[in-house]
Amino acid sequence: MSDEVQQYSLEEIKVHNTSESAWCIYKNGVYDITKYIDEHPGGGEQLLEASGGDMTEAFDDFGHSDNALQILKKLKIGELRIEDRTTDKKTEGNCRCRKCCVIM
Ligand code: HEM
Repeated sequence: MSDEVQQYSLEEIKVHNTSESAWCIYKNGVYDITKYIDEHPGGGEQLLEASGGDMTEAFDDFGHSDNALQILKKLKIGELRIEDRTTDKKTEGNCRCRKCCVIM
């Protein structure tokens, strides 16, 4: 069995932008937030708007609590594939990206 983290492309993530299936990217991690839409204290609309894309800024700009981050972490399904990552966003913990993690 492989313990490699599932990698998703931006194209794959983009189509998951409805209440039937809502995925989002947070710091290069990919999250299936479908089940959380109805539970979000800030409303489902906010989540739906951010789904299908990167919601790192929207999430951080609000200044969510550690609890919110814990909820998010539990919804993780994989990571954005390395080719689609941008330089300024590191995944939490173990980023293996060659763009943002300069190998000295
Ligand atoms: C899946 C991702 C998200 C999770 C797990 C999440 C979780 C939470 C939680 C637990 C709270 C309660 C306060 C706190 O603990 O910080 C909250 C409040 C809030 N969130 Fe999120 N959030 C997410 C994404 C977003 C996004 C993308 C936005 C949009 C811009 C947003 C906007 C807000 C707002 C405005 C509140 C305040 C609601 C109020 O107190 O009236 N959230 N969120």
